[in-house]
Amino acid sequence: MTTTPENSGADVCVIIPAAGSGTRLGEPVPKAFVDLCGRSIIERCVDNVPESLGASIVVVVPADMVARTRFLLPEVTVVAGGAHRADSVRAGIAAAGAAEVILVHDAARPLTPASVFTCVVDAVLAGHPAVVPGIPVVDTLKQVTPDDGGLERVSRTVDRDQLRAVQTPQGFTRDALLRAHADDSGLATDDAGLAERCGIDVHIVPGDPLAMKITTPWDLRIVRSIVGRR
Ligand SMILES: Nc1ccn([C@@H]2O[C@H](COP(=O)(O)OP(=O)(O)OP(=O)(O)O)[C@@H](O)[C@H]2O)c(=O)n1
Ligand SMILES: C[C@](O)(CO)[C@H](O)COP(=O)(O)O
Repeated sequence: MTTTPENSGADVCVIIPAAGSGTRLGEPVPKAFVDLCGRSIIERCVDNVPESLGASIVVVVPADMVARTRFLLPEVTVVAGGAHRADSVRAGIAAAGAAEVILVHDAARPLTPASVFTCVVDAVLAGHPAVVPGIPVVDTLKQVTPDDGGLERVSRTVDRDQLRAVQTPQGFTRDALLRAHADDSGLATDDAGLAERCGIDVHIVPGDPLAMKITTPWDLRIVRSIVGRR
């Protein structure tokens, strides 16, 4: 029998770092609290975690938003985050209890389909300590260096067939995530990057365009138009 999150009985926790300010989005409130057609981004993100996982949820928010988030989302654990995403994830890990599988998901990806969560958990339960969803890169990618005159000069074209744009949720055994975050020096833009640094194998499962991250005003327009049509 294939082990699935539905039948494994595994203890799963989803940590949702939502403590960023959303500088690139440029809204007057922190990004996770921006309205998405009548509900905040963080509420929609929590709504979207599939019930079939039977997961506990830890939401990490700016310190001055903890009380408000507890009011909005009484069913989840809410803790204060830190200066960098990795600091916020570490605050989430401290509140995650003894879950054997931990997913780290961005609040900024509120439309991630249930199938992506399931694929990630399945792959962790199948024995992979670190699993990330990824999608092929469609643009041609150039490596550049600064050049005189303010333009950048292309030094080479990168082989895109070997590249994946990675999304969240990123899934880990408890042990792998603790090891990845044991060293809090140096920055990484995702948790899998920290795992790679400690020599933990990271595997890819298929991501989904709907798991797109709201980073810029343009992304917010796209996501609002998708939610508005539902
Ligand atoms: N100190 C931080 C920084 C980021 N995040 C979270 O990590 C996710 C991915 O980060 P990103 O999309 O870059 O969000 P921001 O840091 O808010 O964006 P920006 O860099 O534009 O300020 C988001 O859900 C964000 O809230 C966090 O919990 N704590
Ligand atoms: C974790 C992440 O969403 C995976 O793609 C991404 O690395 C976050 O990067 P950001 O620069 O903090 O938006």
